[in-house]
Amino acid sequence: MKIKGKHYHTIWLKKDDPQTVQVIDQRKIPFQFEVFNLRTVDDTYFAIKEMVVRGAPLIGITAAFGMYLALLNTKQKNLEEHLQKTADYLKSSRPTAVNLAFAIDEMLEFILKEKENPQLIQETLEKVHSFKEKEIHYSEKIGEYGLQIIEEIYAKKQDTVNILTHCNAGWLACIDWGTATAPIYKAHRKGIPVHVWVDETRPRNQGARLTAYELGEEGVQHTVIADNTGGHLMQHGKVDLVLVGSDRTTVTGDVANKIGTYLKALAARDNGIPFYAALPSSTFDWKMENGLAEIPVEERGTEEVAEIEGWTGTKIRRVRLIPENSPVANYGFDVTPARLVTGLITERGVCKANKKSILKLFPEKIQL
Ligand SMILES: CSC[C@H]1O[C@H](OP(=O)(O)O)[C@H](O)[C@@H]1O
Repeated sequence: MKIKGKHYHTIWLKKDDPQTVQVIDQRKIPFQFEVFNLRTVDDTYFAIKEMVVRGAPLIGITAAFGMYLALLNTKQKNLEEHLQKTADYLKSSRPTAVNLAFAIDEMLEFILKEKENPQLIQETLEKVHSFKEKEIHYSEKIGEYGLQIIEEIYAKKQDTVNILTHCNAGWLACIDWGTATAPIYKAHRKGIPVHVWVDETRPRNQGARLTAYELGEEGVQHTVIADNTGGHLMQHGKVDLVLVGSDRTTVTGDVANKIGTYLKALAARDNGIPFYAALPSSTFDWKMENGLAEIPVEERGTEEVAEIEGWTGTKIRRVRLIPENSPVANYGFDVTPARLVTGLITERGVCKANKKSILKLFPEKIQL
């Protein structure tokens, strides 16, 4: 999408330097725009772990590039052992988004299958690029299918469609378009009046900092709100649709997403408001049935809750929010049970949050 009128993806190979992968450093947005260079597997691990890049699809593609970088730095003789260790290391960076393991496993399988190929490095880079292009296509299709939901609401309401979203499931969480934001961008570009309630999404404020930034750059009307505001807005008829992303959705429709998503789903159900999760097929865990029991929920550092960072006008600074000795719990995600999910918006269409409906869209996954 665009930043100051210039089109960007979130990750790319540096021009004229195939040994360097470049990403937007999302730790600095919206205050500064900086590019972060990845040249090694350690750089890749750091970028995912420290959320230089974040968002399930982008984490996956970044790890795919990481496997390419590993190949560049590996001697042929111990290729399989080295790449298996690399795969395990990159998978350990963040546990919840299934895209990470999915992408790494795909790349590992490809490289080992092609390891005698004299063009292995070039072929691997082409595989990463095709992976990236596929994710862009998925995001745009999610936008097209999600647009139909917004159009139906607009047709009845004949007034601005108010959409609440949580965290950042935007193009900054993907490569382009986003997942939850893709339908919003499609509707906006089609001239449908939309307004977005942007949950700030403590503790890292991906909504306040990233989603608000994206929507502002695209010219989409939005209002940043404290996380606890959504229920009140829903009770007073100010929300027509809740649209969120996902980091891992089970084949039965349980949706893992940023902490606080479950509470929005409860409030939406209590107020009869449709609650959709938007996700590409790379975010489904086809072998998992019980999200609440099985999805690993990442716990992150206490400083993310104990402190907050902002812009002084010249630089980013952190300040402490709580007493020095107060203990902190920092859960990164929660699981919304399928029963609270109105539907899932995928690159193949919209389905109910149940195994039968999901597998009807993805019949090739039935045998898993
Ligand atoms: C399109 S995936 C976006 C998903 O990822 C975010 O988590 P994080 O910023 O910690 O990577 C959040 O759960 C978003 O909904």
